[in-house]
Amino acid sequence: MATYRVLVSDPISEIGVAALNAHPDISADFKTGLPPEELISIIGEYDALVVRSQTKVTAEVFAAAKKLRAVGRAGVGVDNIDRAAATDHGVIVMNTPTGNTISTAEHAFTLMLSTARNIAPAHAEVLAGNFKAARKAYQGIELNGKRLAVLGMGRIGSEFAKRAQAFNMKVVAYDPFLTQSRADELKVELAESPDIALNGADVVTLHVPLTDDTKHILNEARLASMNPGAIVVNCARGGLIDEPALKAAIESGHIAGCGLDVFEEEPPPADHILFGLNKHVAFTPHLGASTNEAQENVGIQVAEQIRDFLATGEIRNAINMPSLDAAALAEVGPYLDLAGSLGKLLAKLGPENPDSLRVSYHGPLAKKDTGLVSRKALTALLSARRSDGQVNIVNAPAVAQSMGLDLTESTISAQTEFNELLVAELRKGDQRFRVAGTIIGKSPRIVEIDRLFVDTNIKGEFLIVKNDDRPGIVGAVGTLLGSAQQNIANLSLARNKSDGNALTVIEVDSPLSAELMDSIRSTPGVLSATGVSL
Ligand SMILES: NC(=O)c1ccc[n+]([C@@H]2O[C@H](COP(=O)([O-])OP(=O)(O)OC[C@H]3O[C@@H](n4cnc5c(N)ncnc54)[C@H](O)[C@@H]3O)[C@@H](O)[C@H]2O)c1
Ligand SMILES: O=C(O)[C@H](O)COP(=O)(O)O
Repeated sequence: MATYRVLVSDPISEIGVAALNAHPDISADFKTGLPPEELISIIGEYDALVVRSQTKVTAEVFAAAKKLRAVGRAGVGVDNIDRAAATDHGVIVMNTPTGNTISTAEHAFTLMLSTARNIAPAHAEVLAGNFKAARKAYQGIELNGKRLAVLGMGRIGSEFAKRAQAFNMKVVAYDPFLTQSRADELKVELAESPDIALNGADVVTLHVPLTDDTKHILNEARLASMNPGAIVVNCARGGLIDEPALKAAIESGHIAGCGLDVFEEEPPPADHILFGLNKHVAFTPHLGASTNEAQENVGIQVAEQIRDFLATGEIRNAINMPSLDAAALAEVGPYLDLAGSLGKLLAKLGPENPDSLRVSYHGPLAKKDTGLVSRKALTALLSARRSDGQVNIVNAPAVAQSMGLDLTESTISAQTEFNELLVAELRKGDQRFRVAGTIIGKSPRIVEIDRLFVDTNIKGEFLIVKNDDRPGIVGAVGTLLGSAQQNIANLSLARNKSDGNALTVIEVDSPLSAELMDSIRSTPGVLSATGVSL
C-alpha cells in the first residue's frame, strides 16, 4: 500500500502520471471530469491533487480534504483554486510557471495574425463555397508599424513582445512590476497605467492573471481610447474583458475584431454574445497551453514537484508560501529542525499571549534562504500552544495574524560568539524572552536560554530548572530523578552572576511525571522547573 495517494483530476501528460507512479511511496489515480460533488466525496482519501484549469478547487473541496497537503497546478493560472481556503486548511498550492510560456505566446500571436487577416471567417467562407465573396469581404490589416499594447509584461507578455518586434510593431507595456531598466532591456515603452498603454493602440494583448484588480481591465472606456479599427487579443483569462462592452465596440465598428482563447464563462454558452458577430473574429477553446511540448513540460514539472514535496519536503513554485529547493533545503535543513525546537521551547518558557515573535539570523546564516525557518519556529510555537492541531507551516502566518501575534525577522551579518546563530525571541510589552541555537559540526544545538549559555541537543526530554546559585540544589534534583529511575543523559549548567540565579538543563530518557515535577518544584532553592519534550 503506497504511503501517499495523489488524485489527478484534469488531463495531464501520461509521462507526468507515470513519474508519480514510479515512486514506490506514491500511487496516482487519474479521474478526470469529476462532477463537484464527486470530487468532494473522494478528496478525503488523497494527500495531493493535480489539476489544470477545469477542476474548480473550492472552499468546499478543501473542507472535505482532511489529508490533503498539496495542490499542483499543471499550468500557470490558479484562479480555479481557492487560494485563501487552501492556506486556511494548510494546503500548499504550487504551479508550473514556465512550462507553457512559449506555447501560449505563440498561440496569442496566432490569434493576432488570424484576426488581422480574418483567417477563421475566411476559412469558413471558402468551405461554404463563397470564395469570390470572401475575397471582397475579408480585407485585413498589416501589423507592420502598428502600436501594440501589452497588459502584463511577465513571461508570456515578454515573449509576445519579442515576436511583435520581429514584425516591426511598436510595443508599449503596462505592468505594475515592470521597471524602466527591464523595459529598456526589452526595448518597449513603459506605460504608467493601462489607460496610457491603450490610448491610441492598434492592438491589445492581455497577459495578466485574473484577480479582483484585473477583472474587466479591458472595459468600455479603454476600448474606446484605442485607435479605430483596433484588434483585441486575449489568451489569458476571459474575465479580463468586459464582454458586452467588447461586443458593442465591435458592433459599432470602432474595434475591428478580436482573437480570444478564453471566455468569462468556460465552456461558453452556445449563444455567447460574441458568437453572433459576423465580423473579424477568431475563437479557440482555451488551447493556449495545448501543445505536445507544453503539456509534457507542465505534466512532468507538476508530477516532480508533488513527488518531491511528498517524499522529501522540497517545495518548488509554491504560491502560498516560500519555496525551498533541494539545494536550499540541504543548506538550511538543520536550521529548520532547530527552529522547530526553539519554537517549542518558547511556547513552554516564554510569556503567554505575546505581541510578537522575532527571529534573527546572525553571521553567514543571514545570507541564506531562511524564509521557511522563521515559519517553522512560528508553527512550532503556535502548535505547542494550541491544542486543535490545526496549525501547520502553510497557515501559521494567517493563524498568528488572527491571534494578533506579529512575526518579525532580522538579519545581522556580524558574527556572534558562534559562527552562525539563530535567535527566536518572544516579546510582550517590555518583556523579552529569547532562546538561540547554532549548528556545531553538523549537529544543531541549543546554546542559549534566556540569555544564559547552555549546550543541549535539540530533540529529547528535558528538565529545565531555574534555581538559586548555591551548592546542593542540582544534587538534590539529581537525587529525585534517580529515585524516580530517571537516567540523566546530559546536563548543562549556566549561572547569572548579576541576579544570583542559575539555569540547569537536564536531558532525561523519558517524560517526567507530574508527581516528580511537583517534588522538584518544591525542592528548596528551585525557583521554577519545566518539563519540555522537544
Ligand atoms: N490560454 C492559456 O492556455 C494560458 C496559458 C498560460 C497562461 N495563461 C494565463 O496567462 C497569464 C499570464 O501568464 P504568465 O506566465 O505570463 O504569468 P506571469 O506571472 O509571468 O506574468 C503576469 C504578469 O502580469 C503582471 N500583472 C499583475 N497584475 C497586473 C495588473 N493589474 N496590470 C498589469 N500587469 C499585471 C505581473 O506583474 C506579471 O508580470 C496567467 O495568469 C494565466 O492566467 C493562459
Ligand atoms: O493558466 C494556464 O496555464 C492556462 O490557462 C492553461 O490551462 P489548461 O492547463 O487548462 O490548458
